[in-house]
Amino acid sequence: MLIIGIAGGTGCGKTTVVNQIIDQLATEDVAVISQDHYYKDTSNLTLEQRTKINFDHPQSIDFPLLTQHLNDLRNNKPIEQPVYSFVEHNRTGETTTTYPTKVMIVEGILILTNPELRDLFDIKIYVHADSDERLIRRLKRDIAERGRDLEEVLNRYQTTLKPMHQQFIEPTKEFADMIIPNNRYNTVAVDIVQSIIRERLT
Ligand SMILES: Nc1ncnc2c1ncn2[C@@H]1O[C@H](COP(=O)(O)OP(=O)(O)O)[C@@H](O)[C@H]1O
Ligand SMILES: O=c1ccn([C@@H]2O[C@H](COP(=O)(O)O)[C@@H](O)[C@H]2O)c(=O)[nH]1
Repeated sequence: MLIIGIAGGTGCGKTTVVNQIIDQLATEDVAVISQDHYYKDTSNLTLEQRTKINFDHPQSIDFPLLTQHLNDLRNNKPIEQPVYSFVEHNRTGETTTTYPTKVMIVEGILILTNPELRDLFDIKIYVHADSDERLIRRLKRDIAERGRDLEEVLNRYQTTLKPMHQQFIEPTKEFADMIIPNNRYNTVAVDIVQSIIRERLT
């Protein structure tokens, strides 16, 4: 199994890049795991308490479960991925069965911060977009898709997202084998990653 890790700050375009890669490949031999599904279970907290969690700190992620799942897949065992709700800020209690595939892409803001997880990636990619671009994209997306308002997104950006990005996410660029500039859509970089995957699939 070829495992590709794709990191980068919120709004840099990780999900978009992953979708561009897999849409054009049109094969069931490539699957995706998003770090977003591995936020820790916080059912013991109220919704109000959960809205105050720092979701941009490595401690918010259940890395042992994510690492175990990737190891299971490498050992040809299917996994039950938790399903996460950004509206409830919690796991829904449902799971999605994910089967081993020839190529597995793992994407998320914090995936390169954890040494055990990092070691499982054959290729490490960091998607870069400038912080003003990322903020604009995040604002639009969170209001349209994640039930947030302007005040909440801006407040969270200033108090949490920006400092956490500088402390934990941006420094992981040094672990990347490849950096994809994504202020604009980068079809050349997507083509390169697709070529690497195609080689593995043949
Ligand atoms: N290169 C780009 N140019 C303009 N908008 C983009 C680009 N890449 C992504 N977007 C948009 O920005 C938003 C955030 O992108 P997304 O892929 O969800 O980022 P991430 O997964 O890194 O948080 C989405 O609405 C997406 O359509
Ligand atoms: O309950 C939650 C959990 C996470 N977030 C935010 O999501 C982003 C990471 O997702 P991207 O798709 O990479 O943007 C992270 O910055 C968290 O702040 C959330 O809002 N609510």
